[in-house]
Amino acid sequence: MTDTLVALDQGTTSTRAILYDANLTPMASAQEEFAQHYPHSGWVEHDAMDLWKTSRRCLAEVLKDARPAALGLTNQRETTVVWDAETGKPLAPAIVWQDRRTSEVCAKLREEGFEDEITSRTGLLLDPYFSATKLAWILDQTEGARAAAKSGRVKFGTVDTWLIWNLTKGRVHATDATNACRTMLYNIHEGRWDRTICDRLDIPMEMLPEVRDSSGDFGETTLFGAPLPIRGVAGDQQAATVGQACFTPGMMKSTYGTGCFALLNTGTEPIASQHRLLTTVAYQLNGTPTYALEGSIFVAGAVVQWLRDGLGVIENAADTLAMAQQADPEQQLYLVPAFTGLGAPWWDADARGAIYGLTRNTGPNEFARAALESVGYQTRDLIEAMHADWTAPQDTTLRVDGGLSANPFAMQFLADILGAPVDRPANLETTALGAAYLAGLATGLCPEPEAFAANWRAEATFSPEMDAATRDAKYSGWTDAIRRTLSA
Ligand SMILES: Nc1ncnc2c1ncn2[C@@H]1O[C@H](COP(=O)(O)OP(=O)(O)O)[C@@H](O)[C@H]1O
Ligand SMILES: O=P(O)(O)OC[C@H](O)CO
Repeated sequence: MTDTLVALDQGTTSTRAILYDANLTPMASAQEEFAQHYPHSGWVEHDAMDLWKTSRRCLAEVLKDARPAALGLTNQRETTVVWDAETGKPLAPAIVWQDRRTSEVCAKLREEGFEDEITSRTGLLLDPYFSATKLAWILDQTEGARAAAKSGRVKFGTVDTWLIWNLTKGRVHATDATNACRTMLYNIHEGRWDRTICDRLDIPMEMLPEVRDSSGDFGETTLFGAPLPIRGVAGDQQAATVGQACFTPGMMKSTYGTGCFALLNTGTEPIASQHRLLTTVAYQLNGTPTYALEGSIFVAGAVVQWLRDGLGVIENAADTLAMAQQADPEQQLYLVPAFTGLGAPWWDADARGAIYGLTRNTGPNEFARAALESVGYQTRDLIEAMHADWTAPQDTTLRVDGGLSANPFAMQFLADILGAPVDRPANLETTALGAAYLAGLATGLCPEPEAFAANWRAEATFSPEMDAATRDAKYSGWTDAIRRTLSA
């Protein structure tokens, strides 16, 4: 059957492959978790071979009896891999997006006044989150790496590039614009690698991959029998934006997994944020980038994991629903989950988590409710910043996905605190869906974006029920909690 598509979603904690029919209905899937390595405080590493081996095994599993028309690839973003093109071996462990080891390098560059230069060229903030300083760190640690990179022997890639290299047995060294724009080395206005930044960080441009459209030709793999063309590539949050059919300026999606990433489509002109959001490429089709404003929150579903693994007050994430519903309405507890600092729009790496409003009656139910509410409050912070940066041509409803969006209490509170409706599709795996669609678009199996968007359906809509005075009072309490939590 060649009217099927396969998506590979290489995420932070697991790798998934999903087979779709021509209508993009999932038919089969495989998933594998892999080890997280924390060698020092603030460091997070993956074995790049684990990323490749789990990808290969998951694909092999779903491709046992299928011969899809194309493969779409999506991936955890910013995570940095450097490898020897002759041996195929990584030079060092992959440095994961969450890794903070280069915060001093970033602080030094900021003192030297380089941040404005970075932001105006890349749309990003100067932060260890992005690939550039991670790549410089690996080059600094490995003797001879810079010379080998100049000669073309040593290559750099985000996870997509590393997987494409392996899938094509070293024939293709490429990425797409949505992944390139997260490296802090890519000029989003010119659509190419930025020489000024590469020179400043002493990164040989010879080691950087070719940047292509998100839907197009990335070679083919012959590792699973008949040749399988790779025709779609996008970073996972951008793929979810595509999977949620946010193709019109003003449309927005928010994905609630471990963290939360909200992307607002702003059209074909990049909008420079005045409120510490990121300007990012949402997708690039036929050589034209469409941009988004992005807000990244590091702790969303992870606060629920903390209730389970840190506090031990729940057994399963879903337990939070009944507990939050039973929480004492008289108590107003605020939980600011700054476990690893605060992301957008605060970008405070030194802030740490805090709880406000404890009384003698506070128990696990109130903690569960505060944890779910923290996700809504943080989303409102992002959306306030987005509205302050840019006026959308029309109002659209926020589309949500990701594991935590399954929780109706959290989604109702989100609608209440935003004072705006929230739409949730039936298929919460929008990331893989977006990757499959990009591949299907390139092969002609899937319709153009307008027709794909017309087929998008909400399975549930959450409408605001909270009165304005309560909403304002609650949000003002949160704003106060944030003010008291910020480190400076
Ligand atoms: N019913 C639920 N209620 C609250 N949180 C949930 C629920 N189901 C899953 N989660 C949270 O969602 C996260 C998993 O979502 P997922 O999209 O699989 O994340 P990731 O791709 O980042 O691993 C976990 O942090 C988990 O705690
Ligand atoms: O792998 P996820 O779903 O946690 O997403 C990670 C993001 O791409 C990081 O920017």
